[in-house]
This record gives sequence, structure tokens and C-alpha cells, in this order.
Amino acid sequence: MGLSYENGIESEPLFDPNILKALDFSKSKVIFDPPISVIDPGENLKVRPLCSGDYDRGYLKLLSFLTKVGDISRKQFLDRFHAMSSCKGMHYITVIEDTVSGQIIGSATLAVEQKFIHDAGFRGRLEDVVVSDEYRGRQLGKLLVETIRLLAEHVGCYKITLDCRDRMVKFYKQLGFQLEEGNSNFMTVRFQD
Ligand SMILES: CC(=O)SCCNC(=O)CCNC(=O)[C@H](O)C(C)(C)COP(=O)(O)OP(=O)(O)OC[C@H]1O[C@@H](n2cnc3c(N)ncnc32)[C@H](O)[C@@H]1OP(=O)(O)O
Repeated sequence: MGLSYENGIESEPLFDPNILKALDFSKSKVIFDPPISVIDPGENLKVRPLCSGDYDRGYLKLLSFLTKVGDISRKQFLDRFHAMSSCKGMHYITVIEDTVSGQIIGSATLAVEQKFIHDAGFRGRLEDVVVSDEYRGRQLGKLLVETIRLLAEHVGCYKITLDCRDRMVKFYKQLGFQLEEGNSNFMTVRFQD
């Protein structure tokens, strides 16, 4: 997984792109109509790992559709990127690039937590699912979530969980996530807004 350059922008992937290509969408119970997948997400679109050059491809602006991002410098971005990439198998930020504009228009994250329980297993968390305004309604949110679900299974997680606003429950239910009876509370202590 070496460093490469695209249009002069350094482009190191956060994780091995072959892992995404290996995902078996034939196992998926989610229906895509028309059919799309990681290999073929639609015209001029590409699903791939986050790359170090994505600072210059609007990745942080995309995240601002999700929540407050702050004024992140290139150095801060690269320091965090390299901290994540050095923890192999823990951070799978998967993005969709519009190959014509060169902008990142969708993203979702699989964060893997190492446990002692479940035979020293791995728990997956689905985080930061977002599609840029003008690309919504094209099944890309669905594709990102299903990609992360298959990825979590592929890397050996015993389960994948998420937390979301009440109004998003319907979206995730149709993608196979369940509210477990007696076990659907999400609790928080906020140290910062
Ligand atoms: C774990 C977390 O990250 S929670 C945070 C979720 N992200 C956000 O709230 C950020 C702002 N929102 C977004 O970025 C987008 O609206 C997303 C990611 C939620 C959806 O992206 P899209 O690409 O528009 O979704 P997509 O086209 O795949 O929609 C799939 C289906 O979900 C439905 N859907 C889309 N958004 C929503 C929603 N907010 N609530 C309920 N259903 C929804 C669509 O109608 C569609 O239904 P259909 O298959 O019956 O036609």
C-alpha cells in the first residue's frame, strides 16, 4: 500500500483498497434498484478508502453536513490520518468520489474496537454516514451503510452497532439494523458541544 500521487496530490489510502473489492454483495439482503455496488456505484463515481489527499477534495466540507467540524489545518488532518493508518485494522473510512469534479461526495466509517469479551473479539461501530446534498436520493447512503456492514463481517466483527437521531431509525431499519428490546438506550456525557 504505497504512496501515490493523483494530479500532484499525495494519495495514500487509509486501508488496503482490495478489502473493498473483496466484499461479496451477492450476500447482501439489501435491494438496489437499479443495481449498484462498491465495484459499480454509478457513472463517474468511485468507492474507495479515504486518502491522505482528500483534504483537498472537500472531505471536511462533506463532514460539515453531519456535524460541527472546526477549522482543521492540513497538518492536523495529516497527523490524524497517519495516526489512524498506523492502527492497522481499526479505522475504515470509506468514501465516494465524483471522478469528474474530484470531490468526495459521500462517506461512512467502520470503527473497530478490540475486546476481551466474545473470545477476544472485535466490535464494529458504524459512524459518520453522510452524502452530499446534491447526490442524495441515488441509493448512495444505502450503498455506504451496506458496504460498512459487509466490511464489518469481512474483518470478523461479532456485531456492528450505531447511534442515530430518532428520525433516522427508519433509514437504518430498512438496512437490517434492529432496535433490540430492552437494549436500545444511547447515553451520553458531553464534555464539549
Ligand atoms: C450512524 C450515523 O452516522 S447517523 C447520521 C446520518 N447522517 C446524517 O444525518 C447526515 C445528513 N444526511 C445524509 O447525509 C443523507 O440524507 C443520508 C446519508 C442519511 C441518506 O443518504 P441518501 O444517499 O439520500 O440515501 P439513499 O438514497 O440511499 O436512501 C435510501 C432509502 O432511505 C430513505 N431515506 C433517506 N434519508 C432518509 C432519512 N433521513 N430518514 C428516513 N429515510 C431516509 C430513502 O427515501 C430511500 O428509501 P427507498 O429505498 O424506499 O427509496
